[in-house]
Amino acid sequence: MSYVEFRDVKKVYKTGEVEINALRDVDFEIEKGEFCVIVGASGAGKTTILNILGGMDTLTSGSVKLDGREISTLNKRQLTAYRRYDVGFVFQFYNLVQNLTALENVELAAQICKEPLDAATVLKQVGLEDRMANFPAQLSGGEQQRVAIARALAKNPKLLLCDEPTGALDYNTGKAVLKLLQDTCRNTGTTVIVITHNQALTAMADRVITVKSGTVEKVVMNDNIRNVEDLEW
Ligand SMILES: Nc1ncnc2c1ncn2[C@@H]1O[C@H](COP(=O)(O)OP(=O)(O)OP(=O)(O)O)[C@@H](O)[C@H]1O
Repeated sequence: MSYVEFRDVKKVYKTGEVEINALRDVDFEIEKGEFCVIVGASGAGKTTILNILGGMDTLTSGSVKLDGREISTLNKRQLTAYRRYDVGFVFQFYNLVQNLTALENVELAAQICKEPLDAATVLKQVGLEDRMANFPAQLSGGEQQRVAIARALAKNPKLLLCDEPTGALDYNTGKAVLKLLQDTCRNTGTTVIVITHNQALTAMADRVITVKSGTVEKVVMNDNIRNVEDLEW
């Protein structure tokens, strides 16, 4: 049994008479501790996969498991607990609380968890020990994304789900954030899933899942994993 399992997953969005098959028979697995990149063109279904795995959307049919637990049959209350305890999220636009400091943003997330990590320690890990007392508006985009990553990691989640985490950052800052995610995966054993349209990022992943038109086109295990610093795009 794998850590993450998608089996025959279908997702149909209905808007009035129109049906959109966002996912059609999606099958893949991800092992614990892996750095996984899900790549594909716009509209391929990446966000839909991430939203289902993150308990933010439901599936039409099929099975999704995390650490042996079936997600698709959870009710609303169970899904809230799942999102709260099991999954850490990193989005393109950080989503920090503007009137709380970096430290308070991380503490806030830690407060709703069962076994949180110490907020200051995690902020130190992401290189922000000197900026803990700053408000988001006083931080650069890259620093704000580091706070968002610290906030997700402080929950001590089973999975770190990242939706285009460098989408709003310049080239070098984006690279630094990706390095942080790669280092976090290696050093703490956290399972990290990054969705992106940037094909170049596949070289840094243990596992690459290519999605096309709502299906998995291919899954490739990388035997020549590159450091982010060595990638160019
Ligand atoms: N809430 C929704 N209602 C209707 N259709 C939706 C909804 N969410 C997504 N879709 C459709 O499902 C398909 C897959 O969308 P999804 O957002 O998963 O793609 P994506 O690969 O993440 O694209 P992008 O890289 O542009 O974010 C698209 O055709 C999209 O229009």
